[in-house]
Parts: sequence; C-alpha cells; structure tokens
Amino acid sequence: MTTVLQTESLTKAFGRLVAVDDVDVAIDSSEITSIIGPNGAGKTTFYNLLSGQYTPTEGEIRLRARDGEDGEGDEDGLVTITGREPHEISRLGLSRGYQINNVFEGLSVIDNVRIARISRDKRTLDLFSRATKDQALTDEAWDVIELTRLEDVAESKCANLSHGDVRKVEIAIALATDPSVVLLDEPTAGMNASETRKMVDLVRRLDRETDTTFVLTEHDMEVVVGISDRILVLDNGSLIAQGTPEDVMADERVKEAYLGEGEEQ
Ligand SMILES: Nc1ncnc2c1ncn2[C@@H]1O[C@H](COP(=O)(O)OP(=O)(O)OP(=O)(O)O)[C@@H](O)[C@H]1O
Repeated sequence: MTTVLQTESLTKAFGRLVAVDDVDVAIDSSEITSIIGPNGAGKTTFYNLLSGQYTPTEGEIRLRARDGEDGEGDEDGLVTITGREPHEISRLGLSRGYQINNVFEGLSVIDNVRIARISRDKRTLDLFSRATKDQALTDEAWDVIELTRLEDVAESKCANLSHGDVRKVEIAIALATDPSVVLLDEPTAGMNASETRKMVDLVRRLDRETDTTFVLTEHDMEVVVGISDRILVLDNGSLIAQGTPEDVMADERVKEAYLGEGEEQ
C-alpha cells in the first residue's frame, strides 16, 4: 500500500458547528476512492480543507508530492500541506477539478490545457527558446487531449461543448499539471445515462493509464459502486464507515445515515 493523501484528526468547526470532526483517512495510490454521505455530511468542507480553501481548526493533511516536488517530503515521502495556500498545494500535486469554473469558456480546449500546463511549469517567456518551448508545450497538451479522448473537440471553444465534454475538459486541465492526486466534485452531476457511463469508463481508464490517484465525491450510488475501489462515508462530519463498495453498502450505520436523510425529505 502506498499512501498518497492522509489526514490525521482533521477537524473544521464553523462556530459551534463541527463540519468535519476528527477524521483520519489514508488514501491509497492503487485505489479510486469515493467520499460519500448524506446532505450536509461535510464532504465539501473536507474537500475545501484538502485543497487549501479552508484552514483546519485542528489536525494535519499530508500529500505524496508529484515528481520533482518531493524534496520536502519526510521519511515516508509525504509532505505536510496543512495551512498552505491552494496554489501551493496544487503545485505540490493535489489538483481539484471544479465544476465548470476553472475552464476558460472563450478559449479552445487545447488552449485551456496549454494554460494549465504553463501554470505547472511556471514557464517564462524566454524569447530565445520560446519556439522550442511552444512546440514541447503543444505536444504535451496533445498527449493530455488524447488521454482524455478530446481530440474531436480540441480546437472547439469550450463555450460550445456539451456538458459531458466540459467535464472531460476539467479533468484534462487537472491532469495537465501532472498531479499525484485529482479531487473530482461529482463528476457525473447533470449528465444523462450515456454521458455518465462514459465518465465512469474515462475515470477508470485514467486511473489505470496514469500515475494519478482519483478521489471523488458523488451522489449517484450506482456511479459510486461502479467506479470505486474504496468508499469513505461521512455523516455529521465524522467518518462512520470505510471499505469496499460491498462492505459499505451492507454497513448498518451507513444505511441508517441515508435512511435519516430520506425521512427528512
Ligand atoms: N462556510 C460555512 N460556514 C458555516 N457553516 C458551513 C460552511 N460551510 C459548510 N457549513 C456547514 O457545515 C456542514 C457540512 O456542510 P458541507 O457543505 O461540507 O456538506 P456536504 O456533505 O458537502 O453537503 P451536500 O451534499 O449537501 O453538498 C453543514 O451543516 C453546512 O451548513
């Protein structure tokens, strides 16, 4: 087992409300992990802590940094990212695919991927080597476009894409930074059945073909069971269960947590 992301006693309180409560998790590089839980369970807050949008009230977050950024790692190769700025966490290798809002709609798909790649490399405009760099950049961006099967729409403006393709662009942008971990927020939200199936296949294939570890939040239980090797269940901010889809779906506390949600609606 190789841990890529780890939390210890991770806690976030908003006044008296404890949205994430003393959560210990270790995410393995060989597994697709989904974080699930009823409405208000703390999933978004947990993600915001991991990506640096929120500073924890207590606890630690550690990340296996991407290649070339691991100089600061401690003996198990993990870097403490607690309290660091989102851009710094992203540079270290944790990339978050946001719903739509990190895609520049007025630009083509390939330009979006090129920009993400530039931000990763902090390439400077060195006039003498610019042409060579531009070619390398374009080649690298194309690799990502091929990996995410976006060839047919590579030159299209993102504003003209289908919802399913925009979500693929988000993943391409995240992958362009060579991350060790990608956090996806409900990757199949708003998709029809066929788009959903394609997204599940895409994430599973990317998991096999890249060194990146995927972590998802997702409401659609069919997707969760179909895509995940491991599921973490939050309820009222606490981690109430974790395991394989079969184990988690059979867990009495998980059934109760979701039953409670159904009664409220
Ligand atoms: N910025 C904030 N200030 C105060 N309370 C917050 C804040 N963000 C979240 N909360 C509260 O923390 C709890 C967890 O919310 P969170 O959005 O993390 O849950 P969630 O599992 O993502 O829910 P959903 O599935 O409905 O999106 C909720 O009670 C919510 O009202």
